[in-house]
Amino acid sequence: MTALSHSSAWAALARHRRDIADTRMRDLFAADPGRFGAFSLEAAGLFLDYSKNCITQDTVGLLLDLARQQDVEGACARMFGGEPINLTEKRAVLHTALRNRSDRPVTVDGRDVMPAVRAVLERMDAFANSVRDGDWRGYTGQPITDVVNIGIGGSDLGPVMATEALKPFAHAHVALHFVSNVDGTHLAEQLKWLDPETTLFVIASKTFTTQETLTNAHSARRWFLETAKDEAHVARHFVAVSTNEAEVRKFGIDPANMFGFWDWVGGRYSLWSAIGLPIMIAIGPERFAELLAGAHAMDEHFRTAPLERNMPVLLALLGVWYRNFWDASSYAVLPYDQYLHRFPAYLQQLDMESNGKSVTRGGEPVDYQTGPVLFGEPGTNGQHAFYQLIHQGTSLIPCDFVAAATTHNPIGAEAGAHHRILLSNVFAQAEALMRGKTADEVRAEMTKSGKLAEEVEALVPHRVFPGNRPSNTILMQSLTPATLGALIALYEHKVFVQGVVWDINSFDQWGVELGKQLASTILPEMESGPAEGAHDSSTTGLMAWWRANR
Ligand SMILES: O=P(O)(O)OC[C@H]1O[C@@H](O)[C@@H](O)[C@@H](O)[C@@H]1O
Repeated sequence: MTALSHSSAWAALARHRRDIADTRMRDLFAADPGRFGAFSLEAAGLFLDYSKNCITQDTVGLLLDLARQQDVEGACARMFGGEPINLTEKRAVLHTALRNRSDRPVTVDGRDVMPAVRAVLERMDAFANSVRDGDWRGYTGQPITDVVNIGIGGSDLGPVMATEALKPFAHAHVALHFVSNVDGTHLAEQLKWLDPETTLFVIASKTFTTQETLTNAHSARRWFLETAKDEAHVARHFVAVSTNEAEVRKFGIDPANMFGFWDWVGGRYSLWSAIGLPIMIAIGPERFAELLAGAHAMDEHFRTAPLERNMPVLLALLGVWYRNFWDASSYAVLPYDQYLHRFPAYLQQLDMESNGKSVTRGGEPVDYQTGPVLFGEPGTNGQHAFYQLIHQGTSLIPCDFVAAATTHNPIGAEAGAHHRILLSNVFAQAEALMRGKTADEVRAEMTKSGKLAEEVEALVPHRVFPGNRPSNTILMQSLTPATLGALIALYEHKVFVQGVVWDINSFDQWGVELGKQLASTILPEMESGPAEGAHDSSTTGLMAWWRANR
């Protein structure tokens, strides 16, 4: 048995779970008019209502005991303090330094990293401005009209998500494009409409060895040179974002056109670094600084607020509650904001790559569940697709609803009509999940509409909603760079706290390696076929089928 599953806080929660098995949220609301006030809080421009959870004050108390037992506060101090908490890679975890707007130094191995962080930001500012202002010219003297970011995973998802989310702030006459997939279709479809004379490529890769990114980057260069002819022109059209100067040089990009970052920035935590360059080109350095400031505000809240008033801690503990004590294997994030349409995809990497682990930090197998499957779609689309299962399926799927009080597009017959409809749907969904609909309520409703008793009884079981399905609602006044920064940081810290509770390393990702390794074995075998016995019959058969059918 692991220390966690053996611990007193864990056992107390398991007991409490049995005690409240028959407690219904709708009764808790009826009994306590102050429930909303008691289970909600505001931080860094975000408002969290967590009252629609299967919890009482006792539950929260026991979850906080678990957080204390697992030393969440100590772990938080160690992360912000630059200790090498990513044990398997012997690295500090300091994405918070990238958005540190205070004068506090941040030291790694005794050295303050802030001067280097600021220096890269200044170079990014100058470069982004020169592209936005049309001062950075292509090889024929024309300003840049299109920027293509080539990267994958953390070198893609954060920039795409934030660039989409902050579209209302993108005033420059520069269009952003993102290519990640090694499927040639992705690059080909993006390049179709672009002019090499006015296109700038940002090659984004922490390691600068990622197969997909390098393959796409080489093809982009070939496409560019078909028109530009002269290798010397590459310098005006290709810049790199990486920690690996030697590989950048090898690719043929002058280090003068490289924006660096550091091994203490994890890929999925890197949008605050030079990886955010496309975001900065889209929204400008001032707005990018607001994004950093919003995240910093959430960092300060996380670092200093007591656990019981700490938004990331509470969200994390609620996740643990359902994952480990209610057997909830998945979890939905449902942004009611079209601009956040890539937010669930971004969170999938953040959460599932961080906490999809099954050994403890000490290398012991866990005997409890860790990270859930995360999915989501922007509202209201999800309602007409998979919400059926959330309302009436056999699994418990906790949901986070995310919405802004105001819209950037107040359209409709009356100004803002669309937005009122959108928000009424968020509030209604959370209420419906919590309340459900009892058999008696179904009967009463149907009888009122004049249906025959027999017909009613046949339909009752189909029309009952079990309810008691949990959700959090996260609101902000408006989706801005600052509130987006706070929102992302909220989830980053949530994932961190869960990793601490589960005693896993949230900052490595060995699970992506095996597939990479096998693909590099299979690639040279594609044409000739593998040596006999090199693979199982399925893998060999699939390769043979491909050779016969291509
Ligand atoms: O930024 P690079 O080094 O190209 O890595 C891109 C992505 O690669 C994957 O294998 C993962 O490890 C991700 O965490 C990472 O974001």
